[in-house]
Amino acid sequence: MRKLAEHNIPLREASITQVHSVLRDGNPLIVHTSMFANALASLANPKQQQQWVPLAEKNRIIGTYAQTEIGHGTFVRGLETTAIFDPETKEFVLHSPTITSTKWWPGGLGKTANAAIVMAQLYTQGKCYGPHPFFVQLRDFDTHHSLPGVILGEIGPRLGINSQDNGYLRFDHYRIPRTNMLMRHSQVLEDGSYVKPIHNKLSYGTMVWTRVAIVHSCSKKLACAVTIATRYSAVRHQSELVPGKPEPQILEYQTQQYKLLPHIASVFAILFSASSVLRMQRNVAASISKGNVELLPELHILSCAMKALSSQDSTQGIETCRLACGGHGYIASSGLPSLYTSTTCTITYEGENTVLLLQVARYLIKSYRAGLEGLPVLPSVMYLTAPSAMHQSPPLSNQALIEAFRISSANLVKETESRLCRQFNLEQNFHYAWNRCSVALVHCAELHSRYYMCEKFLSTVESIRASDRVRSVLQDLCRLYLIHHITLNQGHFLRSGTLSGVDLSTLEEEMYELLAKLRPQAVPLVDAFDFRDELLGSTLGAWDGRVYERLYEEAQKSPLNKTDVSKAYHKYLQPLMKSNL
Ligand SMILES: CC/C=C\C/C=C\C/C=C\C/C=C\C/C=C\C/C=C\C=C\C(=O)SCCNC(=O)CCNC(=O)[C@H](O)C(C)(C)COP(=O)(O)OP(=O)(O)OC[C@H]1O[C@@H](n2cnc3c(N)ncnc32)[C@H](O)[C@@H]1OP(=O)(O)O
Ligand SMILES: Cc1cc2nc3c(=O)[nH]c(=O)nc-3n(C[C@H](O)[C@H](O)[C@H](O)COP(=O)(O)OP(=O)(O)OC[C@H]3O[C@@H](n4cnc5c(N)ncnc54)[C@H](O)[C@@H]3O)c2cc1C
Repeated sequence: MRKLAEHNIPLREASITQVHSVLRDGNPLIVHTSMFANALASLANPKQQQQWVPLAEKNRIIGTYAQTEIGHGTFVRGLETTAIFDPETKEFVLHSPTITSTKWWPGGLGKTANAAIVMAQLYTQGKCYGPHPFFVQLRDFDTHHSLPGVILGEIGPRLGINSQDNGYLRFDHYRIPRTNMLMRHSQVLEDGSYVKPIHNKLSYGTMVWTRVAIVHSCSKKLACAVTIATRYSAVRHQSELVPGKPEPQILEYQTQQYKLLPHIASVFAILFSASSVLRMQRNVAASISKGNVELLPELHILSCAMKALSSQDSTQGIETCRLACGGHGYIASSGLPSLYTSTTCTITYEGENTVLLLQVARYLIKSYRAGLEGLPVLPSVMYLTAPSAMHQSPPLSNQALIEAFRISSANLVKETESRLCRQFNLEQNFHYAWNRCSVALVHCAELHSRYYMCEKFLSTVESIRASDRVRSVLQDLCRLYLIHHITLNQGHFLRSGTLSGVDLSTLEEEMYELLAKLRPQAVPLVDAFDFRDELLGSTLGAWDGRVYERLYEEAQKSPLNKTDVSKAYHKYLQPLMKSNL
């Protein structure tokens, strides 16, 4: 909003594309206000925070988070930028030794940021201590010119979020004070000696924080898309449901209900999981400040699992909403294309989903093996070796479905661990064996994550304080969500023996009944998200439903419509038409 204000564009008069460029196509300050701010809050010591936080809050410092290099994004331990401590001058010398060490992608790095948190391999007294964060000024705070020894630029157009700059950065033996190393968790003393952290992954803390933030953000973006597509589906009349009868709202078609209602449910599923992970993150952050890192692995794994699932679910849901709007879903003024392009990148950034799911799988296998040996395991994975309680719940009840997820997930981990053992016996190398099982390992991680999200949805709905009417609708949405994801994962439930073919047919029948039952709630549910038209930025999803008038009005704003005959006619078409005379 601030960006629109800066251009003196009253929100109500902003064109859809102007709104998108701030809200969706990339906000050049998003990394400054999110990752850079969190890095200072979680990785800098109090003295450093006192020095830099006030300047960042006043936007005197505009920062970014510069970790990814053109040669390495996923493999953080493989980063090549070096920070070598010089005991003579008590400085770190930052350098980009290779083309592949060029920092590449950071949001705002190209033209907006004048500082960065740079992740670089720390060397002192001839030894490498791995990637560590450093506060680095990149541009003159008054002229904004790049500083000597700092080479900056913009990486070029992308699939989306093109109204923010993503940049590249190279260092040429660039010197920074020793005290620019973020020293909350580890330090290099004046004599060059290294003081190690209480956990060697604490320097990854900002990534974990951002993954948790992305989960919540994905629920909001999916909520925008289902609002647009559902309202449009209530306005759009098309075809004949009954020959000779008036064209119905497309929301009357069961296939349209199937496209939209499970994703409305998904908004709540992601939101409830986001709240749960956020609570855990706050608890773990408080524990770390007291020196207790016991639950850090749980937070790491849960943030990986939920970031992977929410980014994938919201991206797929937004694309389904776009397709559900036919041709008008493809037009920019619908808001759906920019929602898609600004959400699909969440699958890639902040930890590419496959890689994060493999982190989850590593934890599942490790915890399963620990459980077999009677060793303690952390709460979220205790179920892996716990006895099944399938038959204590009424058949096909919500609790029985959650039990089915739990047992099927445990069963898949057990099967995959056996496969890993067999592969190890063949290969006699754990890492080769791991790679030969990694597709199955990702499936384990996905099912475990889905089980978590389903369980959170049900437990939240069962405990939520709401009117009977609201509770009843949420219960129907939750039931639809559970059944929908069971039908999408039928094989796991058949293989674990938790559900039979007859059970699945019964559940499918119930799902179709739920679609019809929830149809009248569809528009009230998305209206309850209460997005202002200006923020939704959609000709299809506006509150007043004047879709066709808005499409037409928005088209008038196109520069091409300023004249009846475009300049291109005289320059290109006319010569072409005359050339054949
Ligand atoms: C562009 C923005 C436009 C629009 C925004 C729209 C929506 C979003 C809006 C709001 C959301 C909020 C903020 C968004 C703002 C910015 C986002 C935009 C830009 C994106 C920024 C970035 O992408 S920053 C760079 C991100 N990069 C990564 O995430 C790299 C991924 N890789 C890794 O994290 C690591 O390499 C790895 C975890 C995969 C492996 O680490 P490694 O050191 O190799 O460890 P392993 O050997 O695998 O494991 C050893 C043990 O360590 C444990 N471990 C690993 N990591 C952690 C951790 N973080 N915490 C705790 N423990 C950890 C691991 O489990 C192993 O433990 P064992 O016990 O098994 O040994
Ligand atoms: C819009 C956007 C904004 C970004 N902003 C920032 C930013 O502000 N700061 C920043 O530092 N970075 C940023 N990034 C970079 C982002 O963090 C990386 O792109 C991301 O971490 C993925 O790494 P990569 O690009 O090297 O992909 P790679 O890891 O090379 O992935 C390519 C393929 O290799 C596979 N792969 C990689 N490792 C493994 C493995 N161990 N096992 C199995 N498969 C594997 C992946 O699954 C994937 O299919 C941004 C990226 C985007 C798209």
